[in-house]
Amino acid sequence: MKKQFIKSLFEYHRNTPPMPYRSSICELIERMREFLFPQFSEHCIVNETQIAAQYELIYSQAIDILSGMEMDLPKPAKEIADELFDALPGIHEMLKKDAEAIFSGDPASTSVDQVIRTYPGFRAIFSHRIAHELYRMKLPLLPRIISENAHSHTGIDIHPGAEIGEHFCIDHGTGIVIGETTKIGKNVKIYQGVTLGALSVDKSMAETKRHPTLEDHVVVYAGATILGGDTVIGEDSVIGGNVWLTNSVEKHSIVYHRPQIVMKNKKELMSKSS
Ligand SMILES: CC(=O)OC[C@H](N)C(=O)O
Repeated sequence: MKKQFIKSLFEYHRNTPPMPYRSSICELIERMREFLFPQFSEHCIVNETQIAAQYELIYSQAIDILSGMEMDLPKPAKEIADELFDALPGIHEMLKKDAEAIFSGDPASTSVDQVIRTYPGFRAIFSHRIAHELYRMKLPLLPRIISENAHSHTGIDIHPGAEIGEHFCIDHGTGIVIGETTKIGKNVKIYQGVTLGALSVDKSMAETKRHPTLEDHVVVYAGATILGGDTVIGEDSVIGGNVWLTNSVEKHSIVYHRPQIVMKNKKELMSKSS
């Protein structure tokens, strides 16, 4: 029995490529975070030469990792690293705006610095903006490793394919799911437990837009579920907590869910039922 298991497991190992640099990928993302946001770093940088040295270090680490995954890459590792690093200034600007959006969107936050250092929403959007760049270059594995690593730390599941505009605010965040073909405009705010999902999960839908579009200035409150690739939430709309929505709404709409029944005189009701 044991011998047979070892034999079949060996066959499985032999036919399955390992995942090189799995832990180094997560380390690289941490390094990028420290590099772009000193709020995460344990070390103080005192001059530009040190920044330049860090850049080179992270860049060569990225090339090492990408080269180790060569069989899965759509183009040479160096080209991918160059494209990613060329995009870094833009990503950095976007992320500073995201941190600003979280700060101005949450009365409980005390500073942008606090948001960057502590908010899970910021951590999730940080990983997403890097992962999305790699997704656009059609890397099959790396973006997903990055996004699932952020998911495991934050409880926020953003597929690397989702297109998210600037000034994106996630407050709390636990349980958020944002599907692959979601499109989110600028200045959008979403709370914990929101699902931007697909109406049909048939495998044949893989190349189709399956997830909704949220236009600029939309707010989606906790627990709302918005489904479907043709579902468009018009700009400046508010989707209330626990709403279940599978159709589009016009701009400036408010959609709310009000199933609660309030029964007064609890004592009287309980005495009747006993
Ligand atoms: C978020 C969501 O609806 O996911 C369902 C499925 N993974 C898909 O991408 O269609």
